[in-house]
This record gives sequence, structure tokens and C-alpha cells, in this order.
Amino acid sequence: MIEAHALIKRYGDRRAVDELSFIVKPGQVTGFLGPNGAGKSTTMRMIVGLDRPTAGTVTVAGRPYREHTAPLCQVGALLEATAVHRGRTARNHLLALAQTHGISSRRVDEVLGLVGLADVARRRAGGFSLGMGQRLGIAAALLGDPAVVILDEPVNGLDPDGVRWLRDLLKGLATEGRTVLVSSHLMSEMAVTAEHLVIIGRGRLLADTTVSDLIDRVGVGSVLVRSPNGADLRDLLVRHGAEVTGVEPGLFQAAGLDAATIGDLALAGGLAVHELTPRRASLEDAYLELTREAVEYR
Ligand SMILES: Nc1ncnc2c1ncn2[C@@H]1O[C@H](COP(=O)(O)OP(=O)(O)OP(=O)(O)O)[C@@H](O)[C@H]1O
Repeated sequence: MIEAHALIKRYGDRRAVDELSFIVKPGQVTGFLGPNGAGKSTTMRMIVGLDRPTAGTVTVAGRPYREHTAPLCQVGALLEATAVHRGRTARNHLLALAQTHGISSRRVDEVLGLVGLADVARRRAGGFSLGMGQRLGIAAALLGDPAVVILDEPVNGLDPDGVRWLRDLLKGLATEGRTVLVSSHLMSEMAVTAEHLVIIGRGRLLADTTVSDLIDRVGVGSVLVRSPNGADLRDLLVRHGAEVTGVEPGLFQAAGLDAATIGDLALAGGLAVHELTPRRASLEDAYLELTREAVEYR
């Protein structure tokens, strides 16, 4: 469990994180989302004690990160700026971390296998691709078999195979009862990986909800309509309050009326309908709608 309470981080006169409170529960993947500069990395750094809050508190497994005697065994983190000694082999990098925490070399080989780096374990980390570097960072995060896992943009640099691997890994960690907090800008990936979302903008909480509730709450659904009487049906639906966006004359999207109403209106107007397909808004639609006011850099 991660608990942030009225967390504030100020840089100069600017609040990067502004009165942020949320709880990340175990047993599910929680996506941490927000536009560039929203304060995600700053919040994650405060969770793992790399930055000190200006005010407020954040605890992991009941106490501030710094108060854990073996933090690597409580909280595993991959942060953007995670340092790797470029001259060391992947295995030696992990061994060095393991030794400071009384973790066995057997566990090092185990996590190397888990992240798919067993074959390159004796290669220098400095020569790794972005994706391999991410895998090594994830291995380090999992080294202490922690109950809480925090990953900042772990999808960056992974190929499609790696993206799928990571998705399964995160879901597996959650199923084992761990607390998993992961930031990402890839909404389509978050939609299939995370159950819960914490969304921030300009340092403030915008939503703390499930993926499906967010889509229901913010996203406007639409209906794809195909008709040989497209122009007449379009006019009819607009007169009844629909917002119509055209694809081609006989095929368009109608928002603001459900499929049943559109079908009934078409029947009453004597207009043929060949297709009515309800479309649920995507997480990306809902996210963009929610964060529209909070985007700082365009
Ligand atoms: N060390 C620092 N000194 C001054 N300002 C900082 C510092 N670190 C972060 N900031 C500012 O704090 C704000 C939040 O930055 P942060 O990196 O936490 O955002 P983010 O949500 O992780 O963004 P991104 O999605 O682009 O990674 C930004 O305006 C950033 O410029």
C-alpha cells in the first residue's frame, strides 16, 4: 500500500506537486497518468525518498521509505534516472545491489531470467539498448522480492514483444498481491494493463478511479451509422440534438443519441438503416477530455 497525504513539492515559487492525496492498493495495477510536467516523476521520487516533500506525507507499507531497514525488500523502483554503472556487466550491477541488502546471488540469476536477460548477463550494461536497459532496471526493482513495485515509464524503449511481456509481468505481480504503481503516456497500453488510475494535472489530483468508471464518466460514446439515405438521416439526427461527424455520405458517427433512438427516428422518418454500431469512448478519449485544461506544453 502507498498512501500520499496532502503532498506538496515546491521548486522556487512553483508547485510541482500540489496537495496530492491518494492511496495505491495491493492486488491490482494502478496506472499513474498525467500530461508532461504534471508531477508524476516528482511524486514517485518522493515515494522512494529521493526527494523530500515541501509538506505532506507519503508512506509505503505504513512508514516513510527512509524508515525501512531494507528498503529494496519493501519497495522496488524503476525511475527514469535510475543509475547504472555502464562499465559493469548486468549481472555485476545486480550483484552489487544485492550485496548491500543481503540478497543471494541465486536471486540475481532468478531476476535476470525473469526479465529475459540471462543470455546477456555478462555483457556490459553500457552497451545495452534502451529496451534492455529497461529490463535491467526492472530486474533491479524486483531483486528484493518487494511487496510494492513502482515503475516510471517502463514501457519506454520496449519492442511489441517486450510491451506484452511487461503487461503480463505487471498483472502477475498484482495477482500475487503486490502493490504496483506504473506511470505511462501510452493510454492503449494502460487500458489493458491497469485496473485503477490515479490521474494528475499541474500537480493536482484529477481522478482516482477505475479505468471503466473513467470512460463512463468522462467519455462520450457515439454510434456509427450506415445508411443509403445518409444526408436525410444526418439532418434528422441533428434536428434531434445529435452531434454528427462525417466519414462519407452514407457513413457517419453520431454522438448524443443512443443506437435505439437513432433506429426509432430512422423508422419514423421512413429512412433505411444498414448499420448501427455503438462505440464506447476509449481510455485515450476520456483521458484527453479530463486533462484538456491541465496540459502545459503543446
Ligand atoms: N529538480 C527540479 N527543479 C526544478 N523544477 C523541477 C525539478 N524537477 C521537476 N521540476 C518541475 O516540476 C514539474 C513536474 O515535473 P515531473 O518531472 O514530476 O513531471 P512528469 O509528470 O513526470 O512529466 P513527464 O511526463 O514529462 O515525465 C515540471 O514543471 C518540472 O519542470
